[in-house]
Amino acid sequence: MAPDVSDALLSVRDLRVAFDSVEVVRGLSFDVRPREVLALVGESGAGKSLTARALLGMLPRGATPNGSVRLREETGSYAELVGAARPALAALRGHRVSLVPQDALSALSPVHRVGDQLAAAVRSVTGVSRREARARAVAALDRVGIADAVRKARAYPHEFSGGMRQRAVIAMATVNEPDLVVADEPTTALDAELQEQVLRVLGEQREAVGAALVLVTHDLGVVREHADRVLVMYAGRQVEQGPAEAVLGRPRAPYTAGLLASLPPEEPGGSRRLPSIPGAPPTPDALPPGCAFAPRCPLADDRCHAAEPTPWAPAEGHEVSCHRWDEVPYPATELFLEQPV
Ligand SMILES: Nc1ncnc2c1ncn2[C@@H]1O[C@H](COP(=O)(O)OP(=O)(O)OP(=O)(O)O)[C@@H](O)[C@H]1O
Repeated sequence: MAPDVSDALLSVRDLRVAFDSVEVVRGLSFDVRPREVLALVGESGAGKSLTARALLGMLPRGATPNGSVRLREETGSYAELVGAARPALAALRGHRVSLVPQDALSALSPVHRVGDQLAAAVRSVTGVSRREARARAVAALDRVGIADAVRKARAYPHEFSGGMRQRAVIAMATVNEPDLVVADEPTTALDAELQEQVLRVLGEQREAVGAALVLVTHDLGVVREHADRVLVMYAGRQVEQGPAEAVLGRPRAPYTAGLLASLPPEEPGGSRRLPSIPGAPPTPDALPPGCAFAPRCPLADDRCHAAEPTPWAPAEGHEVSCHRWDEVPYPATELFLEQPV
């Protein structure tokens, strides 16, 4: 039972992505409302990137999507992206939906000046003059905090520092004022200080252009600081979804609790040993029977090893897919802190 579609900018229903016949995203349903920040969270291999790419119609070769990803048009009707023709998807990208990728270098051409790349992005979706496109490019660089933007627009990407390149990529993703920005681990390659800076700039730009944001991350600390809602994924499925405050404040799924238990304590000076969830996620072609998390779950019983749980709503807008959600203690992190080291 996903949230009501009526006010959604993006509505995803039973999204599946498969390579050959192996499903790696297994039936996700969620909505993104205008201006909302939704975080997709989970360990490596959970299917976050492929889900994000499906929202942009940018799945890699060999990936087959199924289900429904609908984007609201200005008229109020919805355009279906799954199965849409390539030119239709290409027309949406950069204009209504845009990507901030993991690796800023790969997003910028090394042989063109940064300002020219931004201006080309503007002219690809609007009929404005070169001069106007250029002015918008400089304004976008200025907006992301690149000092002396007129001069910097004439530089090549390799003349930028890592942090500046990431800002330029955010400028590129927001220059046409899209309705939805998808950021796929936009800070993985950066040190802690730059990570925070980039997330702040991304948040400011999102506000400035009025876009919603789907933020892919494996870090619940980032979710706590930057997201309105969160969808926790494991082995291609939804584990838990809801308002970030509710999910992080009172996680109902043991897996969410495990991710949370690995975060450093919030109180400065708070000391406790850092636990980790024992074991590793399964590979998509060798999923265990029942709940995919059961082999690593301290609460798992026979039922969990036999049948996949269906989503249950402990509160409005909060869903959990766990047979034993109402036995998860408070604070839920105790489940993992009690694990022997
Ligand atoms: N091009 C591909 N061909 C085959 N399998 C793929 C391909 N891309 C991804 N996969 C598989 O799909 C699953 C989900 O991958 P995805 O990249 O979406 O995970 P993720 O949660 O984003 O992980 P990470 O944080 O490591 O990027 C993984 O098991 C991965 O090995």
